Amino acid sequence: MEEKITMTERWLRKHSLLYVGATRHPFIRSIRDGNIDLSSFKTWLGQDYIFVRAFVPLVSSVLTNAWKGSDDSSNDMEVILGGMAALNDEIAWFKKEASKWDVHLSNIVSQKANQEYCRFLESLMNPEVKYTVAIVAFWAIEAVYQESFAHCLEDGCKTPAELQETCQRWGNEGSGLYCNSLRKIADRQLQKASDDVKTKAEVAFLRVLEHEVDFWNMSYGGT
Ligand SMILES: Cc1ncc(CO)c(N)n1
Repeated sequence: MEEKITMTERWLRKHSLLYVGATRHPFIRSIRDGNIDLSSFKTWLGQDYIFVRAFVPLVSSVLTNAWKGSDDSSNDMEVILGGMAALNDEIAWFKKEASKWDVHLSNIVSQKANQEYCRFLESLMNPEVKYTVAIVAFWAIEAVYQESFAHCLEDGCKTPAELQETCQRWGNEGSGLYCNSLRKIADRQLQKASDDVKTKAEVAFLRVLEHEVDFWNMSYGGT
């Protein structure tokens, strides 16, 4: 008998090499192994602050679409609103963390990989992009961070004490549950999607993974 698997599960298996590349990147491994170059961490911190600010309008647009959507998306709104609230917190956390590391957020210039990722986020806000495609991308964006940082919290990791809080922020259990909720929404939407929308969603999933790898590469390169 053929095994029944969800669409996201199918994609995670099909694109596992790229997924592992995004979630077990050398930048993440260096946090986990305790040999991270702190200038890389500071670069990441400043660039991710810019990214998160650009992420808010996308989440807002997905939220609007959930509200406009069909009856089975009424719970989606609450999940997405929860994500939005977390982003509000996150922006405050970035400011606090930046001052701790003596990173001046107002002087930071967005680097190429970041600009390209933000441009991709903006493209997902285009009115012709289906809710299904946007929610798949949204799930993937959150899932990569969740899995990456959870990896730095596993037993036996040598994650430096001063980076524990960062890893907790994305890698904690609640964050894992939130990602699962997003994934369920994505799979429910994909189940009723046309082949064309499914293909577009798979492409968006792949784009997210590629942008995530580029984003880690940019940070890993330092300054
Ligand atoms: C680059 C990047 N991807 C995903 C997240 C998840 O919030 C983030 N903060 N930054």
